[in-house]
Amino acid sequence: MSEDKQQPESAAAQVEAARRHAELADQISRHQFRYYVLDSPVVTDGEFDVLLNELAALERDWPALLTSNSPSQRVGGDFSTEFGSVEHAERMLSLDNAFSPEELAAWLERVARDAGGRVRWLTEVKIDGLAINLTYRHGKLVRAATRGDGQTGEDVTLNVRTIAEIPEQLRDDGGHDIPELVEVRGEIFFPLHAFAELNAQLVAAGKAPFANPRNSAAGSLRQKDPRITKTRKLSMLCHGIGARQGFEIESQSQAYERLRAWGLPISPHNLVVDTPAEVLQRVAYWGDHRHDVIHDIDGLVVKVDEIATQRRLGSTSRAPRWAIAYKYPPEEATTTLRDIAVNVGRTGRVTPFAVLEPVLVAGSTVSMATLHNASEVVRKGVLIGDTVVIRKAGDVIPEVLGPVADLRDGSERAFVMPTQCPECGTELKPMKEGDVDIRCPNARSCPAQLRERLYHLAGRGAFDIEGMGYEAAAALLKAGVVQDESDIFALTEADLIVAPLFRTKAGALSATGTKLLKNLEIQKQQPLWRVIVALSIRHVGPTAARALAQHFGRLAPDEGLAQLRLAGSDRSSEIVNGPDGLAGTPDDRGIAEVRGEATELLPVRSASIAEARESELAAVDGVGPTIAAAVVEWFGIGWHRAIINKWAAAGVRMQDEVTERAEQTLAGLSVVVTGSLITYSRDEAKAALLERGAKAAGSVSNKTAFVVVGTDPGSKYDKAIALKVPILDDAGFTVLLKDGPAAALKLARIGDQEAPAG
Ligand SMILES: NC(=O)c1ccc[n+]([C@@H]2O[C@H](COP(=O)([O-])OP(=O)(O)OC[C@H]3O[C@@H](n4cnc5c(N)ncnc54)[C@H](O)[C@@H]3O)[C@@H](O)[C@H]2O)c1
Ligand SMILES: [Zn+2]
Repeated sequence: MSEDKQQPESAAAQVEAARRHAELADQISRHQFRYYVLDSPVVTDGEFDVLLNELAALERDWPALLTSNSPSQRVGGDFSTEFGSVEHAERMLSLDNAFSPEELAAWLERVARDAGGRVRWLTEVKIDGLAINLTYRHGKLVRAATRGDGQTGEDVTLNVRTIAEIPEQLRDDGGHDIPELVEVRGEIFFPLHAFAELNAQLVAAGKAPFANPRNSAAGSLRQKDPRITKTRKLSMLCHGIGARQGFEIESQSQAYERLRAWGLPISPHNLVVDTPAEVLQRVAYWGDHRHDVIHDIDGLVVKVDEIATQRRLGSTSRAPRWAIAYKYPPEEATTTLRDIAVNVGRTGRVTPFAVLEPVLVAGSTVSMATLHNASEVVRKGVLIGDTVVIRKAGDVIPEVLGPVADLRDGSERAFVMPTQCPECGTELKPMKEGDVDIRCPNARSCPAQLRERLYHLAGRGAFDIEGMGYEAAAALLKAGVVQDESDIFALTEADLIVAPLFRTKAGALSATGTKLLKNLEIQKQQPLWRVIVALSIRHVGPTAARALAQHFGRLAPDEGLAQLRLAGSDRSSEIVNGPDGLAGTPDDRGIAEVRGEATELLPVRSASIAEARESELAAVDGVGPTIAAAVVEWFGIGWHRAIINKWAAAGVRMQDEVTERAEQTLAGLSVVVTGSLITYSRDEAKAALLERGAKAAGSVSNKTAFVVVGTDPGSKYDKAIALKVPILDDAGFTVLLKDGPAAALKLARIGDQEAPAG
């Protein structure tokens, strides 16, 4: 091992190792005090673990440094004297760690060998909270204590009694199985959604927010006044058993089943697997899904499931030998918040973002993080100059979790949201009263917004125009050759040459410029939904754009939008008398009458999206009221309509091929298919309905127009009878598709009555 290092010539190295060891031990115990006693650490867990690992490495190299009171040999740290102290009936341990799959694989192999037989592995997510020991005597909760140093913890019984998930009395489900004594171990944690809420409340009350959910859980539990704990939304999950009398178990997973039956909370994510390969699969799975649960996960815990084997393997002074925590790479780091700047987005939304001292986290250097909006800055309680905890989770944009308030020196200052657009100087304001976001109202020509819109319009999800990225968009704006996006498809060689980016030294069109002109020409023919995406209508992404394109097939009437007066709510009345804007058909009324309901008149499809009424847009599957309102609002603005006219004049596609469109005979009808049909598969039936404008609904309500019933129908059939929804068989369905609702109605059976002969 380290024989050579202890030779006389390395005496200097030994002295240096001892000095560093003492320094680390001191730092570590100070961090432990802040973490365990004050619930207010100043470094992240990842940063703390680096110190602890360095200490352990020194002890490996210089075994003389390893003493029994080294932090590497102890559980946790000090505990406070604010609470009464409690001896645990059985010691509470920590866990050893593995930081790589190789390390874990080696551990699994060694333990299996030491266990001397086949081992079943219990895998559990590692809940990032604080350990708790619940003592139940004859089923009654008599004491709750923190882990403390493992032997002695703090008495937090009164506080724990305020946590709803923790039963005061174990449920005896009929048997005689409530033991005389059982120590139930688990983790108290703060659900993530409640963490954000709590911090906002603390800031509003003028108090320092918590840096992360784990600290908020510890801080909330360890309140002197249990009434405060009661207001915090703490939760708990069990992950172990301590001392017990009258409770015989063979495996830990089996013990969990018993605890669950008694009413104790058990994680739904525990799983017993048979092989090391499966354990590693679980590690990989939870690595990808660590943000899919309601609490923070900092690792995966692997345990030998069988109690007899656990006992045989025993434990060290600090941790059991039969369990290990696989730790995921830290996603948090602390750094300095240098400034808060604002960005103006495509829709004019002004969003503050954090300018950070660059820091390495989760494998990449982070120097900026989102802050969403001004009230978020206030809610998080961060000040410019603060040390902040940032998190970078997977591919998600880095975020600021909160400040390390204890490191403030008084020089920090609050962020003030600018009142004018940093790019065009226009006064910023909320779009509607009560909006949290403020915007630059200069939508048409604010350079920031226009640049973003051009970039979006040329993006993969829209026209997909190669050669028009940020740089090109900025160059066109700077050269003044586009006033807004309406000019894009009319750009000529003469226009492009004005911008240095598109000009050769000799003053001719550069290769970049040639390419851009060519791509603009080709991409005009993109399908309609892409054109719709390119318009930057609020809330309209690819899904809504496809739904709109599929339903209407056409963006605007052929004659253009110039004459069409489109203004807000007046619009629907105008459109009714528009090109083919009939408000309803006799057939539609027929159905309403037969069904004895005052159904509103069912609309017929308008000729184009621009002409559609808001209610008609909202009724399109995949659109809905918010998007419908945004579409109507968008078309209500003059320069928006000019974009469409100019694009159309430049040859941009305004309609999809219409040949394959079936007549919309079932527009707006909701039809449910249940059981198996003879003439159509389920998917074919659904497609046939959608093609004709109907909605293929999943459940029956009194809005359902027809229920089509095949063989072996389910409960939907009974519901249709109860609600007197017209029921069609195979033949009736064929008629519905071929001849429309009125004809089908004649064949329908309604309620208990027999189907009319026909
Ligand atoms: N930031 C700081 O200043 C600071 C200071 C001290 C400690 N810490 C952090 O605290 C942790 C060390 O504390 P530790 O000794 O509690 O070790 P640990 O958190 O690595 O592992 C042991 C604990 O995991 C918990 N746990 C969660 N889910 C579990 C499950 N399914 N099964 C079993 N146990 C489960 C238990 O409470 C157990 O006590 C490290 O993450 C360290 O970074 C941070
Ligand atoms: Zn602006």
